[in-house]
Amino acid sequence: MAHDAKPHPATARRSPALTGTARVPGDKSISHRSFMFGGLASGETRITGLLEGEDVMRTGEAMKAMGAHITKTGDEWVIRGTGNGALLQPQAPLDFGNAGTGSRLTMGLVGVYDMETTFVGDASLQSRPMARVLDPLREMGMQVLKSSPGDRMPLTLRGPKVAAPISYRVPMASAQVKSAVLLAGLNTPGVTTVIEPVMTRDHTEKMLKGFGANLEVETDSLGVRHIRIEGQGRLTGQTIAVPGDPSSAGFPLVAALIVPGSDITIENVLMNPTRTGLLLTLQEMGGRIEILNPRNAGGEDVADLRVRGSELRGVKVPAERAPSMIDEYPVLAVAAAFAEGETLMEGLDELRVKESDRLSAVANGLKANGVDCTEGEASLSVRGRPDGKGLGGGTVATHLDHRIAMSFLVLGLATEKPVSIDDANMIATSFPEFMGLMKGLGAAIG
Ligand SMILES: O=C(O)C1=C[C@@H](OP(=O)(O)O)[C@@H](O)[C@H](O)C1
Ligand SMILES: C=C(OP(=O)(O)O)C(=O)O
Repeated sequence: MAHDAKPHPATARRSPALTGTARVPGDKSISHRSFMFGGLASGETRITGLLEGEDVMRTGEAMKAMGAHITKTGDEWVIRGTGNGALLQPQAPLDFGNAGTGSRLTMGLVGVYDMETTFVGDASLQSRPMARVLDPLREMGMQVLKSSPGDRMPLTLRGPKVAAPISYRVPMASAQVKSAVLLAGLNTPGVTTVIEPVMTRDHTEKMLKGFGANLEVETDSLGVRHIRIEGQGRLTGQTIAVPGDPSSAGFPLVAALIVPGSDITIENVLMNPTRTGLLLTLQEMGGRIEILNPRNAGGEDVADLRVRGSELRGVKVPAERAPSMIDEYPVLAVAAAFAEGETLMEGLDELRVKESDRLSAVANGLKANGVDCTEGEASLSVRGRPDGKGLGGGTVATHLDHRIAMSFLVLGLATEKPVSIDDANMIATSFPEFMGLMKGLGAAIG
């Protein structure tokens, strides 16, 4: 388990042009949901392309602990679900490791079952706010029997005999909160409504519909989404091909943009419009990214991305774009370190409650490597140095955060001096193949 392992430092050095073709692992959001919905549904769910990162594997373990059967044959994961409303009380605490998505969505899923469930995680997960999902679940009748101060993990939930449907307006842009309430709605008689003023990734809505849930989405004249789910319907097992994770693709993508002369192709990347903010921003910065062979696969848009070394220029990234690239700001900040002029990113409040306080982790990592930047309350501005001269030479504190670790290894591929990180272990939570994939493209990381 990464969070129990000894720290494993790593270093990246200025690299020759990156070349070749690669496939990043399956999308993390879709992978978590495939295990959860498959574990809940009647019949069999077959999954290919699943992300076998630690976060997702823990969701699989949790579903097994509540009665799902999960096996792997060749490249295919096969789940025999518990059937609707038939989750069992787990005999031991569910350990979600580093995973916000796995833990928060599972709280929604089981919080309204008439049983007790205990959630534990690593030091990063224990520091993250859980009130955002516990509050609406309390309104539905759930009790929090035990928690650490401020509604933090470890915590024990107890569901009601019969849950009450609610109408809930999500107060922050969070797909995890939206999803937790919708999943609680699955085991609640009547119609549960989630009102989403700012659209976030829509995998829960799309996939629940695909599994046969009675769910409808209406967007009103102000652009506010009203998502209604009827409880206690039937979910039926599905066949799912998980597309490549655009958040993981961001690392080789930015690496190829900043290493002069690079020319790489990343195949089969999810292009769901709720996830493409980084691509758009990098294109606005002058990044040479071609979207090749756009197609639809299993209800999702996917494409291959050809990326070439580029002369980037700073841009202003509007706050409204944040939900479509929320996990990509650390690596965008790395691209900005090599752009001509200033890149200003706004609307970053949610970055403070990820695996680490990403806003300060990024600013501190950039400063430790000579990059000129300013951290605001909810903004970051970076003034780049296109030739990378004078940059690098620092060691970055990753704070148990996989995206901080990968982003700063990418930084070191184009800085004059090497960049080190204090611990590469957490990379395994979302992108176990990262080191091998980057080295295969020619990156000097070790
Ligand atoms: O629903 C999901 O799969 C996710 C939602 C986002 O979190 P928030 O809902 O906290 O923004 C994102 O950061 C996370 O990596 C995955
Ligand atoms: C925020 C992330 O994940 P989670 O919230 O699932 O821990 C992430 O992967 O960047």
